[in-house]
Amino acid sequence: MSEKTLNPFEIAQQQVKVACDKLGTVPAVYEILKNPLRVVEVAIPVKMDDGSIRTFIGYRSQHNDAIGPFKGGLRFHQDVHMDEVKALSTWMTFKCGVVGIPYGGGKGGIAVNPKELSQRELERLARGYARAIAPVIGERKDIPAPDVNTNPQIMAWMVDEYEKATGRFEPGVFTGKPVSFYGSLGRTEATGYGVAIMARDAAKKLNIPIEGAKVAVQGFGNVGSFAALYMSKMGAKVVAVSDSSSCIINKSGFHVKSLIDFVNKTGQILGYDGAHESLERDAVLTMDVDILMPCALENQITSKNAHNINAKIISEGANGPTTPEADQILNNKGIVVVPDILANAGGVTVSYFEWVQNLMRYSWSFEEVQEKQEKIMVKAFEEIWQLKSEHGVDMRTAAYMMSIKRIAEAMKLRGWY
Ligand SMILES: NC(=O)C1=CN([C@@H]2O[C@H](COP(=O)(O)OP(=O)(O)OC[C@H]3O[C@@H](n4cnc5c(N)ncnc54)[C@H](OP(=O)(O)O)[C@@H]3O)[C@@H](O)[C@H]2O)C=CC1
Ligand SMILES: O=C(O)CCC(=O)C(=O)O
Repeated sequence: MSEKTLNPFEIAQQQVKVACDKLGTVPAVYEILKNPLRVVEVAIPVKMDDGSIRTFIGYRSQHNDAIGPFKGGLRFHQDVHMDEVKALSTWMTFKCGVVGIPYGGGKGGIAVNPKELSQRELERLARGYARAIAPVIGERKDIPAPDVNTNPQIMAWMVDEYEKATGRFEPGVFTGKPVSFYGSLGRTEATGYGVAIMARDAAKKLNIPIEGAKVAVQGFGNVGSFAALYMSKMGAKVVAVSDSSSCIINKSGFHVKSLIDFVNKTGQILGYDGAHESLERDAVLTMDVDILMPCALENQITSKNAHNINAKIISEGANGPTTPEADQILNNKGIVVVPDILANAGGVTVSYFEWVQNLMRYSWSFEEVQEKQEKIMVKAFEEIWQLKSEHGVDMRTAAYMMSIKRIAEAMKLRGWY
């Protein structure tokens, strides 16, 4: 595959193939894992505020359910396409396998720029999508959650619509819901918290003190903002952050909480008065820092810019931010990459806790949730670090190897090969 295409699904297939070959699995394992088991495309006609009708295209990809129900987020973005959703669902299968939670992988999305919709149009679109996919999802079948440009309110609308469509009370059919509506404490923070814990543990391995470590964060949405917040709580200095329009710098370290408050009010980082300088958006990737956290979209670190990356550690908050060609360059430079399927697994881990609480009609404290999340992620990190050393591979390949082994065993026991 040429890097020119940067097709995320081809990249996901390549990552799985490399790890299957390294493990020496029988050909049937890759043969099953190379494609999602089911991909659904839906057309969603929405009545716009001016009375016109616009039809949006949505997808749900269900990659593998050998270990448990399909699980994974929903993305609302103008660039969503079928291969992107297929890639994201593939990564979900291996992410759940890495942290050992009882799910397979799924992912969905709608090709829409939600910034162009009113709140009422957004609600009608979300409800239309939930109705359209209601036949293929369910608390024990496929459980969606938030991803780019979706949030707890959207999950609540979707639960409501799904329950109307099916006539069943089933709050566990979506996770990432508002805390006051069957959500879990700690879910909003979970992905960014995990990205920070993984950066901390990688820094420990490399003897880099976290106190005073310089950090750059690409993307300042749910994942990026909490990753930055927890890094600063650990004593690191967040010196650069970006969003879809710019990159801002503070060489002595941002006051992250006040930056988050500013973004919540204005919707962007530009204009924040605690910044010393603003640069073009992608400058964030090549800053002179100890830790880089790509927390935006796929294909951000490629063969074009990997040579210029100066960080010692990359903790991937986004899914698929690094291409295989870039991975090789980073490895040759000695940069430790904590791969997406481990670094950002905190979100789905706490979604699992939310689902368990929903099924049991129970609610855990914030501290209990974070403690359980940290325990699971630290254990997975240590296992992968050990595998990496034993097999002389990078962390990404080690993570896939660990996960594929678990999924292959479940598929074997089910008699799929
Ligand atoms: N939410 C979750 O729990 C999980 C999310 N992820 C992954 O993390 C990533 C971010 O998701 P999430 O934080 O939820 O999404 P959000 O929608 O909350 O935030 C996305 C952020 O990325 C910014 N952004 C978009 N394009 C670019 C770009 N080209 N360069 C720099 N910044 C950009 C957005 O800027 P702007 O506001 O200007 O549009 C925004 O700050 C995605 O890859 C997602 O799949 C992974 C695991 C779980
Ligand atoms: O919380 C979840 O179920 C999934 C989150 C997600 O979409 C992801 O990890 O990429």
